Amino acid sequence: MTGLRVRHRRTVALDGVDLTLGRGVHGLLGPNGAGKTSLIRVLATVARPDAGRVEMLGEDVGDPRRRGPVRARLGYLPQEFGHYPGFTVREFVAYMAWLKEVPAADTPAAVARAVDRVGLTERADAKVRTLSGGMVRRVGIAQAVVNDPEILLLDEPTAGLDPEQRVEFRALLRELGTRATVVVSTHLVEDVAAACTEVTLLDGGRVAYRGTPDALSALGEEAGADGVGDNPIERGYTAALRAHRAERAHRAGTVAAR
Ligand SMILES: Nc1ncnc2c1ncn2[C@@H]1O[C@H](COP(=O)(O)OP(=O)(O)OP(=O)(O)O)[C@@H](O)[C@H]1O
Repeated sequence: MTGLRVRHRRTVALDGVDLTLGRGVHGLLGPNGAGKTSLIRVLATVARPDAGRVEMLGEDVGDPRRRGPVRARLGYLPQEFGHYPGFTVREFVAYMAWLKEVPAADTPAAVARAVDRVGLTERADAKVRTLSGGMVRRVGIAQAVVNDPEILLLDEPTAGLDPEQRVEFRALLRELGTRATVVVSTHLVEDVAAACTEVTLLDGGRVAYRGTPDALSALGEEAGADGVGDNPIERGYTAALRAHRAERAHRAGTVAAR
């Protein structure tokens, strides 16, 4: 994507973002309001940018005719995910498979596999309304992966998952990232350290940092005891944010002084 700009009324949510995302697991980090959800919604083709160009799977998704074919090859877990509480887990995931144009003959196996991947096989015939919040989140992950997407977009997938599920989910992410482009927004820096091949840190609608989790940890090591955070990657996160903010303030100062 190049020059991506998204506004919500007077708020600029994304301010000229250029990013190229290849195969692997991309962690999207950033403080509240940084623009993570706005970015994921554009990639999911549910929101349109005010400016910029987004190309996915070789298609320009600014062209409405090209969006349909791309959508069938996407998986998306929104932050607020609307499900159908009267459906069973299996019915709901099958319905999403149908929306994604998974061939009818393949659907039962695809649904069983997706439900198994999130550890819900035993609850497959339970109504979604009877599940706990964390289990509903897992149903959301199952529907996102049911079509074996080439691009998988997950907005805070680990929110509400218990520690055991989080560990399993990270393993699933690593596996999916070997074949697909996976974008995961999270507030849990440890998710990034454990599952991501690359980190993109957003701040104020701009890319503040890009690199590997190891490079971000190294930045935290450099910050040493002065850094804020309980481990190197958390210290790297705060160091990268501070450096980005200092640079922006410096630029603003330079412009003001002219
Ligand atoms: N529907 C909306 N109407 C007005 N402003 C909005 C709307 N959605 C987002 N914003 C604003 O756009 C900016 C970016 O929001 P966004 O939800 O993309 O951030 P985020 O990084 O996902 O935040 P969080 O970590 O809190 O989920 C924020 O300033 C937010 O207040």
